[in-house]
Amino acid sequence: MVKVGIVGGTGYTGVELLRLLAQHPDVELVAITSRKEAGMAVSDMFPNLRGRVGLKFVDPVDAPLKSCDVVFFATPNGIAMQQTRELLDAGVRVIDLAADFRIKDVALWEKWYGMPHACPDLIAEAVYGLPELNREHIRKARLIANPGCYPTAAQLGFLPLIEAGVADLGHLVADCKSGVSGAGRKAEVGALFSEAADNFKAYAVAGHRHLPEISQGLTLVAGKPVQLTFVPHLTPLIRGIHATLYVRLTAEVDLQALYEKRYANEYFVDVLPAGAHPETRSVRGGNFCRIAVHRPQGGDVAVVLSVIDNLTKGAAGQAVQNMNLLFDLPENKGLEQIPLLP
Ligand SMILES: NC(=O)C1=CN([C@@H]2O[C@H](COP(=O)(O)OP(=O)(O)OC[C@H]3O[C@@H](n4cnc5c(N)ncnc54)[C@H](OP(=O)(O)O)[C@@H]3O)[C@@H](O)[C@H]2O)C=CC1
Ligand SMILES: CC(=O)N[C@@H](CCC(=O)OP(=O)(O)O)C(=O)O
Repeated sequence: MVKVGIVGGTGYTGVELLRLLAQHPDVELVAITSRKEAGMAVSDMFPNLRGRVGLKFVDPVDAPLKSCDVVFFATPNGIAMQQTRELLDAGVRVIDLAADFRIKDVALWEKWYGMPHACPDLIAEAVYGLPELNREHIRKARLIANPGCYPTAAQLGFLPLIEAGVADLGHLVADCKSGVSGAGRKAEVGALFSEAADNFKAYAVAGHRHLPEISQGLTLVAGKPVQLTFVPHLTPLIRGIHATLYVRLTAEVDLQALYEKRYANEYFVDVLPAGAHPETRSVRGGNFCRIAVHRPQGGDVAVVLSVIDNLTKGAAGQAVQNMNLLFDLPENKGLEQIPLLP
């Protein structure tokens, strides 16, 4: 059994990790932390876990994290980097759902995240946990930087065209929409029902911290810099990301065949039939990315539609997928839930 600890068990990605790990046949949950709720039974806070998780929340200071095989950080940015070295030194593997280890350029990370990095040397060691791109490196890693939600949807959508060398790298556009759970469980005016319901808006058009993350991933694949315009939007959904990606083609290509071939052996990426329009509800609660490719009026612009559940493939599900790779388990173990529809 893989002994698992979770730091930050009361947030939305924390409870999603619990839902998935409680059903995982090879996992033993050892410690789940919360500073505010220490002492409370996990199933008192999350009744969906009654009968499945018998632990109480413990304060991170008291949690037996060093006796775990792997610790997930489902905490705000800047927390995992303070504790990772100690855990790695104790032989514990670390999967950070936040962004502490995602950006290789330390100065760039510090600029976007507005704080000094506590352990820049570990950024170099960390492996970016997008299995469809990086599987073999993930298997050998001690420290995984789990990708952001928008970056997962966007990169999986862009990858085939960039790998094939048929994208105009100077004009990539990612027009993305997220459900409100993407903002986390903390109290925030913008996430109130009366603010977010029956409303739709763009935000962070001038620059969002996922821009450097997506650009870094695509630049690595392309072997040269890319110019990306990324605009996130808040939609009145609870879960879900819908990324609409625009790519000017530089060569003739059969889009459908390209995407079907690229993802033929990827359990979690589903290329829909030609002409389809993926829906966020078709991935709700499942660790899947569903993609459809279009070429409106046969022109030279490819439109790629990519949907994920921000809490599952966009966070906790992908983190469990990475855990499976770290411990030589089948990649889809514990992750075969059929998405909830309607
Ligand atoms: N929501 C989403 O769709 C996605 C989120 N992420 C990332 O995952 C991380 C968690 O997100 P989410 O679950 O939404 O966040 P939440 O705000 O919902 O939860 C944060 C959790 O972290 C704990 N926490 C906060 N501060 C500390 C601290 N200093 N030390 C230890 N624990 C702390 C909180 O519990 P307590 O305060 O009681 O200790 C809580 O359990 C974030 O970095 C987020 O950016 C990534 C992809 C998608
Ligand atoms: C709707 C919403 O607010 N989404 C969040 C992004 C999700 C997230 O948690 O960001 P990381 O993946 O970097 O951890 C935002 O735009 O800040």
